[in-house]
Amino acid sequence: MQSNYTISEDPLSLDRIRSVLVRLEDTIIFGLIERAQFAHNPKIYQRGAFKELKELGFEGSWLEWFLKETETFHSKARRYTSPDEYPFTPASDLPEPLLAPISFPKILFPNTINVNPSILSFYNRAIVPRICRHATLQLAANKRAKGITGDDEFEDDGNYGSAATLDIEVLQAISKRVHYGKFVSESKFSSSPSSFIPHIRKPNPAALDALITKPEVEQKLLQRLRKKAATYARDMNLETEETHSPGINGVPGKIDVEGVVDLYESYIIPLTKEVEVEYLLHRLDGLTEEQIEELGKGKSR
Ligand SMILES: O=C(O)C(=O)C[C@]1(C(=O)O)C=C[C@@H](O)C=C1
Repeated sequence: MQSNYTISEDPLSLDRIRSVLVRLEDTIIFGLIERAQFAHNPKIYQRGAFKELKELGFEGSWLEWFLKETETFHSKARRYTSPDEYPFTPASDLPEPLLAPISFPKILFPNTINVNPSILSFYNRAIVPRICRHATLQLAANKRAKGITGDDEFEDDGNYGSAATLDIEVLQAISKRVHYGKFVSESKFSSSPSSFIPHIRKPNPAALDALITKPEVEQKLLQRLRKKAATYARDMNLETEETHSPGINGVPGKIDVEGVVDLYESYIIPLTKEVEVEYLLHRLDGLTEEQIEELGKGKSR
């Protein structure tokens, strides 16, 4: 939960919401750099790959088990009562919070959107293999540069606990980022309800998508992201004041910069938009004709 979220004077200010999205870019890039320090370890994403889990009666993957155990604890500490926190484990498998819920200001319209299954799927399928492959290539190039020959494959280093712990950090950051789309959507809706209402009443997802899409914001984001990822991928050398590492045998830096850009372009932004549209499609659920008419008369805030 953002500490500034409840105290902010205008929690629906689009600038404020976007500043959270910008900060989460750093969290995601650093998380990926940390994850890439370990091998891909494909076994941890495969259901049934660990007989030890089966013996416990758990049918999912190692990562799903890690998620369930971690989220069980976090759920007791009421993490998922916060409107910007969503578990990957089905809510029915998680315990109730130990403490009474905090009463958060009602900023979002009540909804049940949780796209974490999609996040988990693209992360396992496309993101981890790509960023770890980059790290493996770098390691191999490093070895060759030192004249060490031999096995270049470095798929499984046995660090299943470390890899899953870091996966969870990245997944939670991506999840928060994507579900922040609800705040973006509420902000856009409340600044001009009448533009949205007709496309919600006669559901037109394509029209809603066109209303929330801001190509110039996306372009700037991708440029900024490429710059940040390229900067964080470098090693700073204080002695020579060199601020870049040229890379080894054409494999530069600590992170696959284009992989990070592709993560946003192909997955994070499209899924955030899906959340925004889905949120809007349900934005009038349960409201009376009078309430909708009132909303449509102007700005609701
Ligand atoms: O900043 C916004 O207005 C958003 O809706 C967020 C976001 C994004 O995911 O970064 C998504 C859609 C817009 O086209 C621009 C950016």
